[in-house]
Amino acid sequence: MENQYFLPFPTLFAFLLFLFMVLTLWRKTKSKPNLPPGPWKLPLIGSMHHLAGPSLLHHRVTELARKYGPIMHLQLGQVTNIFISSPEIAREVMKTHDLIFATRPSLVAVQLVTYNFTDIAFAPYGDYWRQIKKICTMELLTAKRVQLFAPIRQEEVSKVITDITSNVGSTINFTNVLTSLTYKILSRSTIGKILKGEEGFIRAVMDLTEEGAGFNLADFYPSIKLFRMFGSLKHKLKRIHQQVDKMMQNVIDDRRATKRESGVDDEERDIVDVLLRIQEQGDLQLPLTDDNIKAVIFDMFSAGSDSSAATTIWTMSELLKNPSVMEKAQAEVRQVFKKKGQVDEEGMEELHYLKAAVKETLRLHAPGPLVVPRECTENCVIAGYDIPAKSRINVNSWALGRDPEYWTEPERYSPERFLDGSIDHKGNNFTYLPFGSGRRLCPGILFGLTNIEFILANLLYYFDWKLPNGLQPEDLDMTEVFGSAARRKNDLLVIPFQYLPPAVN
Ligand code: HEM
Repeated sequence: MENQYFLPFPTLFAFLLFLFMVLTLWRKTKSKPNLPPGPWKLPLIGSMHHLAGPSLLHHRVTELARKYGPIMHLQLGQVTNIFISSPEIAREVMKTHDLIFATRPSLVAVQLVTYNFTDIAFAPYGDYWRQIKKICTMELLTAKRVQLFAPIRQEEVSKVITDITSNVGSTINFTNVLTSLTYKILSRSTIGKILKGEEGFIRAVMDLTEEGAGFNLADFYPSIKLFRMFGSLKHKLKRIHQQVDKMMQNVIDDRRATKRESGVDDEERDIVDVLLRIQEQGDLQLPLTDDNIKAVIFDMFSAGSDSSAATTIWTMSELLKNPSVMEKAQAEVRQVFKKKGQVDEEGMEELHYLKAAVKETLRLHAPGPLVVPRECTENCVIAGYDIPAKSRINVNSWALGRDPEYWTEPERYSPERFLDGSIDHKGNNFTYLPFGSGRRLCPGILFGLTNIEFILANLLYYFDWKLPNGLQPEDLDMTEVFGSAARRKNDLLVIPFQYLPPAVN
C-alpha cells in the first residue's frame, strides 16, 4: 500500500524550491534595510575615503548631498551616519520623531570631559538629562538670571572700550580681544571670577572642546575596545582635563568655605552659587554630585564661549565686508542711544537692524554647522528610508541656511531678510537652525545673544572701523576652519577710530 504520508518526489521538490525562494526573498527584504542613498563603500572603512582631503566636513557633505540627495547615508567604519540637508526631513527628525532622536552618541573623548556624560549637552536622553536640562532652563539661564548678569557685561565691555580708546588709529587683533572678552563675561557669570592665568584656562578649555569634537578612531569602531584604551589623544586629553578639573574643584571648595565662614546665604551671584544651593537642598530625584556640577560648568564654557565669540567676530567681519550694512547698523545704534550718551541694556530691544544682522550671521556662519550629532534610539523610517537604531544623525544647518530654494541670493549678507521677524531662533523654521531644535534646543540662546548684541552695540556706538594696510572690504578673507566652532581661519585685524568718547560713570 502506498504511504499516504509521503508526497511524490516532484511535488516535494517543487514545494522545497518554492520555500527556498520565499525564504531567500524574505531574508533579502528583511536583512537589507532600505538605507538612504550614499557614495560607494570600501571594506572596513566604508565611505570614509569620500571625506578625505582639505575640505571641511560640512562643505564636503554638502557637496556629496548635491549628488546623493537631502538624506544621505555614509558608512563611517562601523557606524551608520545620516546627513540631512532639507528642511522637510530636518522637521521629521527634530519635530515629528524628536523623541527617537533626542539622545547623543557616546563619543570617547566627550566621556572624559563631561564626567561620564553627566553634563547637559552630551547626557543621554533619560531621567538625568531631563533633570539637568530643567535646572538649566528653569534656574541657570532664565531671562531673569541673564538680566542679573548685566553689571558683569557692562563692566567687562567698558574695560574693552577704554582699552580700544587708548589704541585708536592702531591695528588691533579683534579675534583676541573678543575671545578674551566673551570668556571673561562667561567666566564671571558662571564661576564668579576670572581665573588666574586666564589665557591658560581658555586655552585648556578650547583644547579640551576641540579634542572632544575631533576625529577619534574609536568613535567609528565602537566594538573594538582596543581603540578606546590607546591612542595619544587619551593621554593629552587626560592631562588637560586634570588641570581644568582641579581649577573647577577649587572654585567649588572655595565657595563652600566662604559660605561656611560667613554663615549667611547671601544672594546668588553666579551659576556655581545656584548649583550649590540646589545640591544642598537635596530634594532632587538624582542627587547632584560635585562631578555633575563641574560637568555643567564645563558645558557653560565649552558650549557658550567659542560659539558666542565666533558669532561676534563673524558679524564684525561681515559688517566690515559690507560697508552699507555697517552704516545702517551704526546709524541705528547711535540713534537709539543718542540721548542717553551710552549703550545700556534697556535700549537693546530697539536695535532691530543689529539683531537682524546677528541672525544673518548665524544663517551663514552657524558655529555648529552640523548642529550637534544625535543618535537614533530605535529603528525608524525617515523620508521613506530605513534608519537603523544607533545611527548618527547630522543635520546640516550650514547647507540649510544656504539653500537657494529657500533663500534668495543665499551667499549675500543681507540682514533685511530677517527684519519682518517671522523667523525666530528657536528652531521652528527648519531652514534656519543655528541653535538646533526640539528637546535638545540650545538653552543658552538668550544668554548668548544678549552678550553678543551688547558687545556689538558698544563697538559700533563708540568707534568707526577700518581694515588695515589699505585692504578693501571686498578683499577681506572669510575662510573658515572648524575646531570647537566654525570660526575665521585668520584673525580679524582692524583699526578703530573714535566716533564718541566713552561715557564716564
Ligand atoms: C551663538 C551662540 C550659540 C550657538 C550658535 C549655540 C548653538 C547650539 C546648538 C546648535 C546646540 C545643539 C542643539 C540641538 O542638538 O538641537 C546647542 C546646545 C547647547 N548649548 Fe548652545 N549655542 C550658543 C550659545 C550657548 C551658550 C551661551 C550656552 C550656555 C552658557 C549654551 C549652552 C548649550 C547647552 C548646555 C547645550 C546642550 C543642550 C542639550 O543637549 O539639551 N549655548 N547650542
